[in-house]
Amino acid sequence: MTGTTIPVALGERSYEVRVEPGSLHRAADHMAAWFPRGRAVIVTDAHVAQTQLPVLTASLEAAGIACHPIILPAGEATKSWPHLSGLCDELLRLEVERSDNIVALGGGVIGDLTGFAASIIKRGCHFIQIPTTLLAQVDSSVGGKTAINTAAGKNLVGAFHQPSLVLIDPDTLDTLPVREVAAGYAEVVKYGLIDNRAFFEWCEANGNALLAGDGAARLQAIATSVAAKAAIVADDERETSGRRALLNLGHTFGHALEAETGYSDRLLHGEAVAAGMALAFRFSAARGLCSEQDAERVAAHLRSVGLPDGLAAAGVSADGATLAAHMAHDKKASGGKVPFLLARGIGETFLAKDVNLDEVARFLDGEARP
Ligand SMILES: NC(=O)c1ccc[n+]([C@@H]2O[C@H](COP(=O)([O-])OP(=O)(O)OC[C@H]3O[C@@H](n4cnc5c(N)ncnc54)[C@H](O)[C@@H]3O)[C@@H](O)[C@H]2O)c1
Ligand SMILES: O=C(O)C(=O)C[C@@H](O)[C@H](O)[C@H](O)COP(=O)(O)O
Ligand SMILES: [Zn+2]
Repeated sequence: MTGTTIPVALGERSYEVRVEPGSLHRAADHMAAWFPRGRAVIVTDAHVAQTQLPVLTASLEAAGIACHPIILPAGEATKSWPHLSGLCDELLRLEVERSDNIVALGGGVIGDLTGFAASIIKRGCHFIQIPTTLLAQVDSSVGGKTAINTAAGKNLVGAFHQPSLVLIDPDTLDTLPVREVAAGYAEVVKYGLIDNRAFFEWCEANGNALLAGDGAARLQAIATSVAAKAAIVADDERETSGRRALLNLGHTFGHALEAETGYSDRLLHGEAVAAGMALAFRFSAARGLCSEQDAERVAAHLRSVGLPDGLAAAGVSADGATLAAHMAHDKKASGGKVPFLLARGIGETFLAKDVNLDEVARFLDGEARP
């Protein structure tokens, strides 16, 4: 496979996700039409500015498009009020107009922050996602969830705002540290666990090759993940029917772990999701919903690629009540109850509305600690 284009069908908000190795070098061919004013404002972070930004600006400038990079600090702490405010001021200083497309070049942090800024600048302008982490290529660049974290929790202030285009060059992953590749891989495994057992089996067979940089495995994982996400988003853009909530598998547990570790590089988002998915499967097994064998098979695969499979491996020692208190802020909560993504088996995830947080706290108290 050399490349593929996956449509996200959302009526007037429809767009394409183009997956093509080497495409960052040819960015102008894909994007020039989106910059009729002959200028591009590019938001990125300090790591990506060193590794990938020069490739993008070379292509755009050769096509006569002037580039204005805004370079933010790398890391989850950038998804915050102070950086949102600073970014908006800078976009206004650069006289971004409503019809402009701001470019988000980077991982999920840059994509989520830039997308949110685009949703509020002058009451909304456009943006293009050029994701450069595995996590962003398989998940965050698609679907239009944008947000920052707040003192109360993860992604609690944000907007649904779809990009105009997603341009994925898997070759950008060549410079990504292996820990970050593994963290993104957790969201790949997620698609198998949700509703595609055959894809989970593909992950078991190909996960290590993908992490070692195998191009064919990488392309296959990205194309399968994006197609799965595009179908869910097209069906339930704003997470109202319950279908999009499936993409939250492992996240209610995972976001609590991220809160406990201070949204820092102690535990990356994908690592928290891996631990959260293993917990969701063990909790499902403890409730008699899925077999112990399936729960252990999930944990074993995550361990085999170096991802955490629970509290101990995630380095979280907080008690169950403390973790459950973080979960109470979950955006899926309704009428004071938090629905949970549980599983009847691998590829059989569903949204359970009969879970109460005391039960989750007791389950977590029974889990091993560091
Ligand atoms: N909007 C969504 O649907 C969605 C989905 C999943 C995750 N997320 C969010 O995404 C965020 C995590 O994203 P992430 O894992 O991409 O983290 P990230 O954006 O922090 O990137 C990880 C690290 O890799 C560096 N980096 C990025 N691309 C690189 C490259 N090609 N070469 C070298 N270094 C590179 C970055 O500078 C950073 O240090 C979290 O905030 C999470 O909540 C959002
Ligand atoms: O796109 C979605 O929908 C997801 O849930 C994808 C998740 O991987 C992602 O981490 C998302 O940001 C979590 O959403 P949230 O609504 O729980 O903040
Ligand atoms: Zn996620």
